[in-house]
Amino acid sequence: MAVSTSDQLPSPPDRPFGERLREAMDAHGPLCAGIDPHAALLSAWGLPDDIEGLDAFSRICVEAFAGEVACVKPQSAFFERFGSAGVAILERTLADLREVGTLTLLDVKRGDIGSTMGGYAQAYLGATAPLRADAITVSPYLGYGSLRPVLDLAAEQGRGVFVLALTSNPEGASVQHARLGAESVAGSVVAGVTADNAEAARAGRLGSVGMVVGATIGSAVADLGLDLAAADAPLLAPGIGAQGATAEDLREVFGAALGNVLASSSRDVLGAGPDVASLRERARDVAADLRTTLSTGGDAP
Ligand SMILES: O=C(O)c1cc(=O)[nH]c(=O)n1[C@@H]1O[C@H](COP(=O)(O)O)[C@@H](O)[C@H]1O
Repeated sequence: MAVSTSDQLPSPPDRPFGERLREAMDAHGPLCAGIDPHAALLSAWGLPDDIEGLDAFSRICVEAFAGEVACVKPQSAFFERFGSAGVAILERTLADLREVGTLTLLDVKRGDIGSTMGGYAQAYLGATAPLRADAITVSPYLGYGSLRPVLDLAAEQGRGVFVLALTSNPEGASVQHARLGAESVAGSVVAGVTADNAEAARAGRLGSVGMVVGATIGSAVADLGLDLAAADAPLLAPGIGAQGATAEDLREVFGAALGNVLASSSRDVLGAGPDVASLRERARDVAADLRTTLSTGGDAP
């Protein structure tokens, strides 16, 4: 595990998250491999549903994914269910991936009043935060502006933020498609992200403020009249595999923004474990399939 002391401060990433993510997607394909230690998966891997099982599961995932995929997304919930011992394993998992230079996206979906968001920013994006990741997921339903402390610290630290826009679950539409006058709730998120990425866009770079747009949402982007490509944002697309979407579905969902998609898959890839080689092979195959589908399916902005 990486050790940090006050006279040996870890240096922040040397380049913005969007730039580092683009490079990683070019090198490994547009897959974000999820680490979601569900009780059912631990059981399928022949592991106990306890802290030892969680420890073994996480080590296998790190061994299989490190240096192989563009990004790894640990789902905090499945670590938190074991209390502080589970969080310690999450901390070590993030450190192990950081050490080999594989990008981490910590899925915590935080959303609170601005002053509290400052606390979450320090918890996950601060230079010396034990749980620091290259990026985190956040929820904008206390208002996009409440995310400002997280957006500011991420920018300062060369880290990224993925804001929920159109989630993969069927219940999401009842909130996200709702209109505030002419604009949909999702549209207001797209507008906020577009503004926050404007400087990167002017420099011809992928921005560091991303959005979460599910692979399962069909024609919603078009129906709501959203221009995702203009946001120059990394677009995290969960829903491939266990939730029923396929790489092909990404074409309809993303259209001209396909070049900025980072598709995420957890259970579908993890089902290939616990053998490290099989798990690695499955991640490579899914990434290769995604690369082919995404590079032929639309016009990268
Ligand atoms: O932010 C996310 O990653 C996310 C957003 C969303 O809209 N839908 C969604 O499924 N997710 C997460 O993506 C993962 C999906 O897991 P699988 O369905 O097993 O691939 C879980 O960790 C979810 O919490």
